[in-house]
Amino acid sequence: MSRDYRERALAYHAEPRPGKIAIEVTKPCNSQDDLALAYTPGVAEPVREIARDPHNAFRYTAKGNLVAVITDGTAVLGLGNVGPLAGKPVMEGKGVLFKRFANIDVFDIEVDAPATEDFIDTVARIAPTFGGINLEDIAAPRCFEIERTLIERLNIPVFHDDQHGTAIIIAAGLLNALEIQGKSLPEADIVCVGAGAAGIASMDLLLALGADRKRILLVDRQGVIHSGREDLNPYKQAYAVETDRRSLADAMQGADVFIGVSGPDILSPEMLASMAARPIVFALSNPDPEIRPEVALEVRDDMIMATGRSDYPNQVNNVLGFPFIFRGTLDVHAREINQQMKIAAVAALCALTREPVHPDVLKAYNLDRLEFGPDYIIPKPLDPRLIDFVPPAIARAAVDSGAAREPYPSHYPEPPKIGVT
Ligand SMILES: NC(=O)C1=CN([C@@H]2O[C@H](COP(=O)(O)OP(=O)(O)OC[C@H]3O[C@@H](n4cnc5c(N)ncnc54)[C@H](OP(=O)(O)O)[C@@H]3O)[C@@H](O)[C@H]2O)C=CC1
Ligand SMILES: CC(=O)C(=O)O
Ligand SMILES: [Mg+2]
Repeated sequence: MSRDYRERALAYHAEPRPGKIAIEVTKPCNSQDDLALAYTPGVAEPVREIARDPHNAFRYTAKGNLVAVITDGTAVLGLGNVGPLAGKPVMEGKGVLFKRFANIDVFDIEVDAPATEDFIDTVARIAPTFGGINLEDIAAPRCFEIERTLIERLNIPVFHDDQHGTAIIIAAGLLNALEIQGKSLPEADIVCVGAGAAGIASMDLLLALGADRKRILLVDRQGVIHSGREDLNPYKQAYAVETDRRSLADAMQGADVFIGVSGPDILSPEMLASMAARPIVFALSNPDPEIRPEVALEVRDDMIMATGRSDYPNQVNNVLGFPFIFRGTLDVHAREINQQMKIAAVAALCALTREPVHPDVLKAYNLDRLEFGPDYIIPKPLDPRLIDFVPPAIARAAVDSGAAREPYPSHYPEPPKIGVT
């Protein structure tokens, strides 16, 4: 990052007041009568109603539109275990995106709890405040146990964004990119570097969508995950294959797809050159991708490339998911975000990409034209139609799968009849 850019980023966060988000008051609070309603004695009435029936919290408090973005700071972007406090700018950033794109309020919560049980207990104890829990930047493998336990313990949706948000956007972008390259998911040879939260969940979702387990090579810091390794946790073990390939360079020979959810500058130009014709390269590590697009483009002119960043074409980033997924989930009081809802989000994103690009998007990205193709495999986060595509798809899938506690919202449009290609 250039010095100038670094200074701009720091000034953006520091001025005119520190941070990126604040709390607003939603009711009049100017007169003696207002105060009597907002506070004592008036506030006692909703207290009594909620004590009588907890569901009334959705009627009389902000719970139903309030999501906790919670981290332990162990895997903040690709910066690693920087600790909960240093993770706060990212968590505030997620809060900004929830609010800006889906009008969902967020408390960001940075928890200092090195022991997994302490972290789980902390989240479980504060859960009554919220309509949903978005876990963020928690390293594997503990993220898997944390999410599973909290889903079991809580009656509100718990969603680890780095797992499922990332998986949904990768799947949508990949299905579109494969179609453009004239390839198919079941026949694609896929190399995924990063066998953590994002890597494991993304491969799980691709398998559910038709990828062939035998054609997936998962790679971690020790190299290819193969059946001869004895250092694998159960999540990695599920992807251990019989192969004599050992290094990332071995794995990349002839691959159709590279998915990087690991760290910076891991993919060399030589490895990229060894991929099959018309490859797909998702270098998604943030802020620094596994290979920089300008380096990659010098090696291949037949590839489709995506990063996780806003400053290159094809931003494959979970920002396209979490605001809209939670919007649909909260609006039907879904108790979980299940597989049907995730696949519905994939289909909605695929469908929106094929619509003509919205003029607001062209303006925001300073473009004259853009269309479905190698430089446009996934909607832009600033597309105003995301809110009309993804939440209805989520809400419909929640109702149809039995996860919803409320009916499909009457103010929602019917979701377009779409399937995953
Ligand atoms: N674009 C997007 O929307 C998203 C991008 N990401 C990015 O994905 C990356 C991983 O995030 P997450 O899954 O949450 O983190 P985790 O800590 O859960 O997992 C990181 C994984 O990356 C592997 N890894 C790290 N460095 C290397 C390396 N040099 N060579 C091979 N493997 C390596 C680790 O290997 P090992 O198991 O051996 O330690 C581990 O399997 C981050 O850079 C993050 O920014 C994540 C979510 C969303
Ligand atoms: C985008 C995101 O969540 C990450 O890089 O961790
Ligand atoms: Mg993250």
